[in-house]
Amino acid sequence: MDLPISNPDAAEAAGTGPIILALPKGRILSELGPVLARAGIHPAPDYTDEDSRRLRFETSDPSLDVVRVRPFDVATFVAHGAAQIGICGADVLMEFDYPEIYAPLDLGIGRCRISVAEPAATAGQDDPSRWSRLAVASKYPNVAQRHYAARGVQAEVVHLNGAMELAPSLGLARVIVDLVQTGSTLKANGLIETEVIAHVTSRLIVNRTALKTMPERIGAWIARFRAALAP
Ligand SMILES: Nc1ncnc2c1ncn2[C@@H]1O[C@H](COP(=O)(O)OP(=O)(O)OP(=O)(O)O)[C@@H](O)[C@H]1O
Ligand SMILES: O=P(O)(O)OC[C@H]1O[C@H](OP(=O)(O)OP(=O)(O)O)[C@H](O)[C@@H]1O
Repeated sequence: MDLPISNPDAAEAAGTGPIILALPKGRILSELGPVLARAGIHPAPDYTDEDSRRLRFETSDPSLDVVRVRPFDVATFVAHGAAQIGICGADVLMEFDYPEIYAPLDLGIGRCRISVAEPAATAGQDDPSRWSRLAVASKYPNVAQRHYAARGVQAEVVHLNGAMELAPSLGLARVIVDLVQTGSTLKANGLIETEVIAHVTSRLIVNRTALKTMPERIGAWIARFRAALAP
């Protein structure tokens, strides 16, 4: 179900209560610790404990709470104003393209790329511009579709949430669009990277309505993150 973007109840609650910072569980969270510390954000220690069933954590600052959600959901919480600020990969922003999200800062962590890969054994044997349709496995259906539409190819995207690398060998798709960092997952599965669609890093994101209604509070958090990145 699509909820209206920028829920006014959430925006109003945030006007008086703590600002909510949405953090992505998983690999970005583990790189984020030093950035948060430099920004003066000290959440309750169990916020990195993925075995903890808690999802919301107080910080040493009573005006800021942290929530820990799935990486794709960070953008959803912030777009709807349930969290006023958040941190997520540029890959997630490319996929959803929420107009309510403003991404003022590149945090320079979570560095990887979103790429096309195909079986090493057959790569380069076909001219992609001659394909009219192409089966693509991806966690990023919109990114994949846009990428191929710009080349005049209609992508039929098989939406997977992980293990994309299995798709070509099992006949689910001809190519995959997925994240690549070291390339070891592709290599271990007989694939090679054939095109880089975009370079990815993690971004600080902000709900635009929250920034308009609480410019000083939200602006102060953006400034603290900016200072945390200064050399
Ligand atoms: N191999 C990688 N190297 C560097 N950054 C990565 C890599 N894979 C993912 N990322 C970044 O980390 C973010 C979260 O990825 P992660 O793999 O932790 O989540 P996930 O397992 O895909 O999420 P979920 O639990 O919802 O399935 C991605 O959106 C991307 O920005
Ligand atoms: O180039 P590499 O360094 O091998 O990294 C790439 C892998 O990292 C991500 O998966 P992740 O480890 O997050 O697992 P997932 O399948 O659960 O998303 C991505 O989906 C690739 O599979």
